[in-house]
Amino acid sequence: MRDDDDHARFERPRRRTRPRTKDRPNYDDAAVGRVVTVDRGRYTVRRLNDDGVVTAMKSRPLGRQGVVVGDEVRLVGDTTGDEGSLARIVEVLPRRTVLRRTADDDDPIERIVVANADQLVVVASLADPPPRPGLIDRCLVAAFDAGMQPLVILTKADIGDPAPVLVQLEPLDVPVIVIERGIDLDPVREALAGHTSVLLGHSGVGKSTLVNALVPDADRTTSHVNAVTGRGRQTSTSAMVLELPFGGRIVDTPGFRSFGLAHVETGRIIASFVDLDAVTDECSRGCTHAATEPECGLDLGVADGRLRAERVESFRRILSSKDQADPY
Ligand SMILES: Nc1nc2c(ncn2[C@@H]2O[C@H](COP(=O)(O)OP(=O)(O)OP(=O)(O)O)[C@@H](O)[C@H]2O)c(=O)[nH]1
Ligand SMILES: [Zn+2]
Repeated sequence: MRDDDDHARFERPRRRTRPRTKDRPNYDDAAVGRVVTVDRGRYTVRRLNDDGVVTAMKSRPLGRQGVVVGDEVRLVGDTTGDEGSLARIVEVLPRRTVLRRTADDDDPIERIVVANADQLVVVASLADPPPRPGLIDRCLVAAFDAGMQPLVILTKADIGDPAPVLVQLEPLDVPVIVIERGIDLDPVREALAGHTSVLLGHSGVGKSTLVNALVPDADRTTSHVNAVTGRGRQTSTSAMVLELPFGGRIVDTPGFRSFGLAHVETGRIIASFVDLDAVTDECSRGCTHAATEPECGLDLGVADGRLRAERVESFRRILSSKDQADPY
């Protein structure tokens, strides 16, 4: 429900039950779809009721409101999806989650990359290229900040040893799946089924190999969508939603050149660590929970055995990763 609908209901005098059709059109009957990808002002939207694919543009009433991949939107106009048809997006439904990034850590402008995803999957390879622990940490911070469930997929186990990365991630209690090309991917399918998962990973880690194994017609979908939007086979720089044949969907992202975390708030990260959060009422006021804090509840928790030292250390490591410029 829209915020302003709520206000309208509270502020409107009781006797007036008539809908405010004069004030503004009512789009409640308009088709609802999910934004699959965006390319230079053209939105590819999949209708929720019948999976039909529609090309649309933003309508004027939306003003400067942004529309991002994963958004659920109301459509009017030509929603047939026929060749050459163009629908208009007239409303963005409330977002359940937003994944944000800033271009750099000191860039004040944050952008929303994807809306409505509930899981963030960090794809990292164990060799060729070697894993960059700081980068995994930073992706986890983005997940916790967004209130998304994290999952790490380590690829290329045939040429790299997962042990060091597993040791590093274990205290964080983040699920990890180790794979290699040709292996049974059922554990991955199980973790993804029913979720909307954003896949993050830099170039060369095997993300395309994984996506193609999970979505056998991923390449075809991508080129089909590009054909519908008239952009040919050119690779889109936008994220793209792919429906999974076993339920749920993944949002494949292009390799971002940077994934700045300037917008991240410590409070939102620690909220994902229920056990750590529980002891922070013992912190001094304004505590950042860093190792340098003189009176942090986390240290008290370790001292009296309520918390595992490794867990607090790992939490502090990911917390500080947001201030370490590890280019992504
Ligand atoms: N040894 C090994 N190589 C793999 C595995 N998975 C993928 N590769 C290779 O790693 C390289 C990169 O794989 P991609 O799937 O293209 O990786 P990507 O992350 O999509 O990279 P971009 O396409 O650059 O974004 C390719 O040469 C793959 O053949 C694996 O499990 N083991
Ligand atoms: Zn503290």
